Amino acid sequence: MALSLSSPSGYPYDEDEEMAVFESTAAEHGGPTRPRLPEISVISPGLDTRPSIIEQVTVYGSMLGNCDEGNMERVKVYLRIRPLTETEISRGEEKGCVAVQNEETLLLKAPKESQNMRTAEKGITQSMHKFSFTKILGPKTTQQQFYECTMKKMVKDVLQGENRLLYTYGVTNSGKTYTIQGSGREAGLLPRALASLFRKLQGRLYGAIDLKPVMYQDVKQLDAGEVTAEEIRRNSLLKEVRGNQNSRRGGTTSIWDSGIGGLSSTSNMATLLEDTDSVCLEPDSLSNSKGDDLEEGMQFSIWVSFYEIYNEFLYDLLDASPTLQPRKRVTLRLSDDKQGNPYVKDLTWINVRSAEEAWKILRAGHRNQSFASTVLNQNSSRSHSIFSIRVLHIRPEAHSSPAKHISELTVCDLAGSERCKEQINGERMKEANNINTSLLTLGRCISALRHNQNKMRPPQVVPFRDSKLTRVLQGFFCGRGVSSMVVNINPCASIYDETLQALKFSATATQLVHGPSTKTRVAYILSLLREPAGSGNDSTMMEEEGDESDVEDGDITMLNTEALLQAIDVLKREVQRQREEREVLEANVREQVVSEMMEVINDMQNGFRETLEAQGALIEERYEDKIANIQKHLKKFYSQELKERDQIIENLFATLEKKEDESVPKAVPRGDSEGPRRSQRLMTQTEQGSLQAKLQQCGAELNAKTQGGLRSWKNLRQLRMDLQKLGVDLQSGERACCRNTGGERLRQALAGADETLAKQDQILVELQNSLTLIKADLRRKAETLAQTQLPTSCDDTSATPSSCKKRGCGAIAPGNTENRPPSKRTFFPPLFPMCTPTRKYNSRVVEANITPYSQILRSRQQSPPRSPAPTPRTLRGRY
Ligand SMILES: Nc1ncnc2c1ncn2[C@@H]1O[C@H](COP(=O)(O)OP(=O)(O)OP(=O)(O)O)[C@@H](O)[C@H]1O
Repeated sequence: MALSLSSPSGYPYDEDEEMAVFESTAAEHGGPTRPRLPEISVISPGLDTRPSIIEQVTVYGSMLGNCDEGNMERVKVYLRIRPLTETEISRGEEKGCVAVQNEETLLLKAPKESQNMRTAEKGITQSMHKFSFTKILGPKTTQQQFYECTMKKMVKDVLQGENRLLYTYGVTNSGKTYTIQGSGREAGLLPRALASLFRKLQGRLYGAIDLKPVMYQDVKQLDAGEVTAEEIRRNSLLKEVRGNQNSRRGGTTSIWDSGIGGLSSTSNMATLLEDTDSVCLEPDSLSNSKGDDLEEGMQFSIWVSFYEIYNEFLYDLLDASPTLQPRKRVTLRLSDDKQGNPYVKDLTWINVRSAEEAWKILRAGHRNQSFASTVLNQNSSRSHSIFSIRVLHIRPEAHSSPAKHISELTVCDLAGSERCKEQINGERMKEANNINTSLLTLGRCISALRHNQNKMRPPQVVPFRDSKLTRVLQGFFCGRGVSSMVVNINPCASIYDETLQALKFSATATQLVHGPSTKTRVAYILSLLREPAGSGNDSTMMEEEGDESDVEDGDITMLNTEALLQAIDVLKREVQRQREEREVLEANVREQVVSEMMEVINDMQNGFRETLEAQGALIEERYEDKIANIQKHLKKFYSQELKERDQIIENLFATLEKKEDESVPKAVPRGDSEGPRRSQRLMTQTEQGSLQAKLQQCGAELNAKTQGGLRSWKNLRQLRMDLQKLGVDLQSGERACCRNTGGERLRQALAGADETLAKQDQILVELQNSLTLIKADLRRKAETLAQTQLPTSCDDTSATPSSCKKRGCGAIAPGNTENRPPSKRTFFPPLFPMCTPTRKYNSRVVEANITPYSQILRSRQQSPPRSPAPTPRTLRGRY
């Protein structure tokens, strides 16, 4: 079986490393057709012959370029594998999934029933994972061995004035609390550290003063060098916790009344302390630990605090209740000091003078901590607990000068990550949620810090503010100190998947390097002091710094005021220089950006112009098509219309001719003295009636057709208006396109269309005129008919005057229009209201206005030849 133990490229670029870290998870989204994965995922960088991360960051990072590489150490990550408990052994738990290959390398093999194995079988991820750590400590490692490996050096560093953080991370029930505090007689890291600290400080404790507990901000003031040792001695700036706590507790006695500080054991607190286990340290653990390397003449004062973060709230674990009555716990707030560093406000700090005192305080606080029984752990921590030891470095002889320094050792026992679904209790579920969220935030912060180490990438915001835990630890990740991580794992196969996740998290932490420490900054200031004012740049400074690395151990408190003021001046000049550099850089960048933007804008302008032209052409084309279409339809429409009218007129003429033909023989001229016989006259009257009815019908038809013609006229007008509108649209489109090319053509087309319309109008007018003529002709015919009817009735001389009178023809006097026969009344005008009489028509009307007597006379003469009426054909020829 071929095992791939390092990344394929063999060189740990940042991307490479991240790929390695997230290889297993990133692959989860892949399908079965993905290329075959290597059988082992390597979940940590820096293995084998790879260059160290320091080299890598030096290549890329300007941050490292400004610092001494020697100070840039990688975060130490220790792995502790706990042995199986008796319960687990009796349950028959498997532990073969965890294999230690050597002191630094761990191999995880997914057990059959694990989720990881299921995904590995589908080819999505690997079933084996390899991790590397600073050091791996197996199940047989004793507490003492673990202490020596991890914390011994840290205690020494703290006494040297450094800040150190150690935190444990792991799945629930993996042994974190056991590692920090210990169990029974197996003291953990913290009691051992306290014992070691006090051992080293033997005879160096600043014990002459009976310090009252102080608030954190007072300690910060000390840190800032604002008070002298003498002031501490006089307790002038130390605020009694009692005073503050009285206000919070309504004047009850505080933890201090029990005299922890002085160990007077009279109150309930003292009773509480009596129950605690005593520290059991191996005799050899403190051997050789006398602080000979401590600075000459320096004295120390030790202060401790203990608090927990439970469900994202901070609680003071040393805020002991004076009574046994349960009460609501007071939450603490996080604030920022003048420098923007977060600190826990109103936190109790206790001055301790022996390891035993400190241990007892730790145990007392531990009792206040939130524990609960869960599925996996009978006594599971439900909160992150943070125990801090502050060491005040005091020069007793320096009464007037601020010769103080504070260093800190913080030990954080993180709550264990766990599966929320395994919690049946609502409260436990909420706790698990909060724990997981804060651990996730911690992971995100570490990833962001890791990302920001590479200065070639755009920096990410580190989400310290997303959880209380990351906020209180922020300083240790930002150069205030050095952090170390202990990863605890339980080798049981049943929690393999959770263990794998915890180890992946730690793999990211192993890639972190620490920022420049406080001491580096001191060295930098010292180097600036040695620089001739205002000269040199970063590189020269760093070179000199490198030459005199021994100055690194120097303490800034050793400098006198003048030197520090000088340093401030130098730093100010340096800031000014860098500001100017930045301004020049900014101006260059702006110029570059502006020129690039102009290019982009020009490109955009050209693009828009082209689009506009293309659209203009498109619109022109579209309107040309529309106009052609409209012309075509108009032509078709009018030719159709004309055809129909021709047909109508032809029919009308045909009908008229027919009627004329029918009516002529009936109006036979009466050449003899006797008129037609009565029967003949009656018949003629009947025929005339029917003829009149037909004529009326013809008139009605003509009227309807005329109305239809008028409607068409209206349609035509509407079309014309549409056309005009189209023309206007076209003009506006043309203007928008800023071009004048196709518009003229369109206008011409429109003008042509208008002309056609005008012609059509003309034709229509002519048609109307023709119709009027026809109507007049018809009217004339009707009158002729009426006249023929009149003599018939009046020629009846045999009729009695009375009968003649009855018919209204005997007593008609000329000019008596009232008694005129009904034939005089015209029936066409109502039929053709729109008609206007022509001259020809008028002449015929005049002709029609002949008196009845003249008509009678004319009817007795031979009938004149028929006036040449316009035939349909001649009419048709007119249009
Ligand atoms: N190195 C060890 N040797 C022997 N026993 C151990 C070791 N580590 C842990 N244990 C035991 O394992 C059990 C669980 O340990 P512990 O309570 O410290 O886990 P934890 O990680 O703190 O859990 P939680 O996160 O739930 O608080 C305890 O009974 C403890 O005594």
